[in-house]
Amino acid sequence: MTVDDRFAHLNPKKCVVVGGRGFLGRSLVLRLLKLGNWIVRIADSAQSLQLLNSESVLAQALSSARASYFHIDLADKCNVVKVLEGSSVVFFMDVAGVDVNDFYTCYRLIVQGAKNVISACRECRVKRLIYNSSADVVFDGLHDIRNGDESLAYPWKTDDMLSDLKAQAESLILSVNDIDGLLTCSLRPSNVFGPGDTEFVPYFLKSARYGFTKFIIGTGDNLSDFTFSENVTHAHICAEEALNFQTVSVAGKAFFITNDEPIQFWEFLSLLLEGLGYQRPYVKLPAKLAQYILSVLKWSHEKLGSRYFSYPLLVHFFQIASYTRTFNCTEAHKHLGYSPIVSLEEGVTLTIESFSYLSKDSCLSRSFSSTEQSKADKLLGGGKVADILLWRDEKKSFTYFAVLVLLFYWFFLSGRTFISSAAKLLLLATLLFYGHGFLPSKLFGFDIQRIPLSYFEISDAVVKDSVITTVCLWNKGFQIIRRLAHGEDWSAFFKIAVFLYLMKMFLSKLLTILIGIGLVFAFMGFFVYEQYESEIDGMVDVLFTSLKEFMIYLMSISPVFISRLLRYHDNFQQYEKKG
Ligand SMILES: NC(=O)c1ccc[n+]([C@@H]2O[C@H](COP(=O)([O-])OP(=O)(O)OC[C@H]3O[C@@H](n4cnc5c(N)ncnc54)[C@H](O)[C@@H]3O)[C@@H](O)[C@H]2O)c1
Repeated sequence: MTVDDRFAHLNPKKCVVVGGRGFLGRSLVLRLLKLGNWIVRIADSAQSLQLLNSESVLAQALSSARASYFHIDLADKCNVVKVLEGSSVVFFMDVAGVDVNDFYTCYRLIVQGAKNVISACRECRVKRLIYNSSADVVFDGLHDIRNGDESLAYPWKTDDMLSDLKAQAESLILSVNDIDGLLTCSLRPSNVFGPGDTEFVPYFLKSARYGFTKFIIGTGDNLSDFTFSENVTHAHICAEEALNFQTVSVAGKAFFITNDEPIQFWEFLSLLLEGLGYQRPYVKLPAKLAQYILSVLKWSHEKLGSRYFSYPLLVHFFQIASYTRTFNCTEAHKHLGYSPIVSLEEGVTLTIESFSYLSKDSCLSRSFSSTEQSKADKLLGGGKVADILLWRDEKKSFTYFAVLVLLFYWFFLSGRTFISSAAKLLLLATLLFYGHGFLPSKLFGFDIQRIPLSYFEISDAVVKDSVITTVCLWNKGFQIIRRLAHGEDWSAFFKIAVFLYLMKMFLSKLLTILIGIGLVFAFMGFFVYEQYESEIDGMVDVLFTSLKEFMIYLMSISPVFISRLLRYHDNFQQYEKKG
């Protein structure tokens, strides 16, 4: 690898950003390049660099060799050494988004990865290593943290495997401070958010689309500290300078980084959700109930190894959403010279802007664009019936609804027989038409429209088609009846007999209720489904997935269950014989 010395006269510092294409890595690279006195090596796992349209600063830096890209695998030390050679500073952003169900991979990347970075730094005589840790490393998932400072110890026990591994990586990095001329420190940002976020915002937006963010877990009073991504990257640059000039108070230490504006977790989430067009959470779910639901999910995760949701991630977000977690960053102010450069309000606005393509409105307009039909529309065939049942024209839909309700009353609720209802309806219609014929063309200032005779005419083609269809149906029916009468098809006979019997029961008892429910459902159900399509789909998805997994579980245990039952039965018989 050749060392580029074109900028030597500017005396720039050479650094490597490990994980430089991640959410925080990108933000740090951009900030370093904007500062102008850095030559930046971006190291990440992707084979090649895919630039986004918005990354013009990086594109320019790449073309002028102020930035370069290196494909690495943290698990391979030789690989890491090659990238670090010739750099004096390493910003180790670390990996995220690993499969939390796979302990071996997580350990290999987080702990072994940290060991590899440390060895490579020592081998390459790197001067400063800044590790991007997390405030989660001191959280045990059971107790609130109020204004926690750096004196907090790592929890003795935690269920959060990723935080546990990160704590191990952090302590390894801090423990090698001042060995082989390497100075180290660690930053612990709390709940990072911002444009390009791959964790927090996407997770809650996905939940919002499924309608799960309507619920507040517990009272909703718990406070949290959030950190805008640019503040985290600013803190990294402050830490590098402080390590250089105020070594004693910074080296070998960890610092909490926040926006220094604690806020109720649910208020923060509401701001984001409302900004993106979703409803703010409003249904309070007792924390105990949420915990019971989690226990069921845990059971299903352990027994069924669910691939449809990530239980550890769910627990992580449940915990950060239901406990108070605020951190004191006085140490970072004092020793790193850090203070937030973007306020919480500004950060929320920038985040909302960057995620506007995932807002409720844009999702809806995407799914209901002129080329794409809603699912309800597709189900109803997309024609006139769909227009009426989906209330596209409210007046028309209401008229149809009112007429159908009236007919329902007339035929089913009035207490008359079907024939007498039909006869009375015909009589009423005849009288109405007859009376309509006598009306003048203007009455009390209103125009009376004549109904043209053509309105009552049926075309020859329609009559022919109907007759042909009727004849076909009649013939088909007759053939079936003949076959049944001759006893040629017993299975058909049986099916028809059962069908007729069920129909008889159904007609005598349930028909009226079912037609009434059907009528209301037709005019309400499809309309509601169209409005809350993603939420309803999400709920149905979850229900079906749980049911499916439960069935698979039942099937997997049934042979064991049956063999046990048989054994008990045998034992019981032997006992009876003996006794
Ligand atoms: N996002 C947050 O809310 C938050 C909060 C506090 C701390 N952190 C920590 O900050 C770190 C970075 O977070 P992020 O949100 O930027 O993560 P991210 O997933 O956006 O980025 C991680 C980067 O690491 C790269 N990577 C994955 N495997 C690799 C490998 N084997 N070798 C080299 N690179 C590899 C990925 O390609 C990705 O670009 C994580 O350790 C995370 O725990 C994140």
